Amino acid sequence: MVKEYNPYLEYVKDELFLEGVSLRELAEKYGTPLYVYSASYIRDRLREYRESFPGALICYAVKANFNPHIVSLMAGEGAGADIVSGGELYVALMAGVNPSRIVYAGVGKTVKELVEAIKADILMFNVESRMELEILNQLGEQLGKKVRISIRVNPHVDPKTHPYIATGMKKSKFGIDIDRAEEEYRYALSMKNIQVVGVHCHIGSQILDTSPYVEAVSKVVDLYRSLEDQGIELQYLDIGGGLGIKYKPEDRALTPMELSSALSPILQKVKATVVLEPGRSLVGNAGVLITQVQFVKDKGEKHFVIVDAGMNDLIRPAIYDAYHHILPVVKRGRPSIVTDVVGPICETGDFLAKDRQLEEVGRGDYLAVLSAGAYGFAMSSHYNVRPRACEVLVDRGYVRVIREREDYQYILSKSS
Ligand SMILES: Cc1ncc(COP(=O)(O)O)c(C=O)c1O
Ligand SMILES: N[C@@H](CCCC[NH3+])C(=O)O
Repeated sequence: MVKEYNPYLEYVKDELFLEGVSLRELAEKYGTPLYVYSASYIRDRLREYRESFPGALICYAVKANFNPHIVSLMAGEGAGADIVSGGELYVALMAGVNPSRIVYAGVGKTVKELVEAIKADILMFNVESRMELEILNQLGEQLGKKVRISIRVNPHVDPKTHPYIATGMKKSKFGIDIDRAEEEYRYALSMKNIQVVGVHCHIGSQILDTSPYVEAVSKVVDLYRSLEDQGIELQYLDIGGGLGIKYKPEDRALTPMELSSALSPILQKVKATVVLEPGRSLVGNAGVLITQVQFVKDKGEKHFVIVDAGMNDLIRPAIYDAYHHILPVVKRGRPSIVTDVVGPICETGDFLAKDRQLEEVGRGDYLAVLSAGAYGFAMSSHYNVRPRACEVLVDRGYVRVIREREDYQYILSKSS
């Protein structure tokens, strides 16, 4: 069953290994909480995207996991980057992503960020408002550049995911309403320092079904063709990211091949280069979070396993009530119990699992929290003055620390 999450994850004699490396040994050596990622898994997923969408530009969504070594691994495999901040641009460039493969979305880009990206000569800005378009035109003039843009359209499609990660619905802050897009294209075309190159949409994240994509991409292709009829030719059709992964044992990930098959009748109608922006589906199940049991507490009505990873390390359960599968790093064959797995933070929302059936554990045991490679470390914080975790990359038996564990001095280093 563990292999369904990641084929490189397996129990060998009751001990959990990732790409041939014992997770118990890594935890003993580097301490916990510890993020461990599998490089081969990431390469395999990228290959799957390339094979499913030949000729497409795959721009890894850096927000899912911004570790420069991870981004560099993607760049080495030819991926571009989807960024949403100046910080992500900095990471992408530092990691060796070719600027001609960087796309930049986000509703609130600052002038500083826009200037940095114009100077870097990225492929295109996915513009989310008329005001952003105007500012970009002004900055282009000041910098003596023509700025390449796509319009991020909001196609009003329900992606059937958690409401906090649905981005293409009528009331969401993202993009420009698709009904008003043609007007915005005409406006953009009238601007001296803007070069219109594409159209973009991203309807949400952790989507497990092709139908919202079919609905959204059909609307976007209708727009593309209508613009084409008016003599406006777009070179890029960016359909965003969002493919869902396996979190619960009963989940089935949406594969790039399934998406490609569902979209191919629609995409056949366009000459533009397809752009994809996957994040979670490339790194989510590449990673596990290893945590150590501190205490076990039985309150009669409720049983708690208290571990050293908190909501500051993995916030997804707290903010989305997200499910992450949890396994013992060493199976001891004890009877199972029903328990909450909670962290040390002073918040009732600080939990990793609720009412979870788990093999009974004791102080010092290690647990592996699965599907933690995306939006795990990337969303971690210093809450309660907790140094952020160490990150390790395993690659065909080799182990590399790709981010050292922080300490208290590091947290306070800007507070002198
Ligand atoms: C514009 C944009 N592109 C791509 C992504 C990546 O999404 P996912 O990690 O679900 O593939 C996101 C995040 O939802 C996003 O906001
Ligand atoms: N942070 C979210 C995904 C957000 C996607 C960003 N648009 C998650 O953990 O699922």
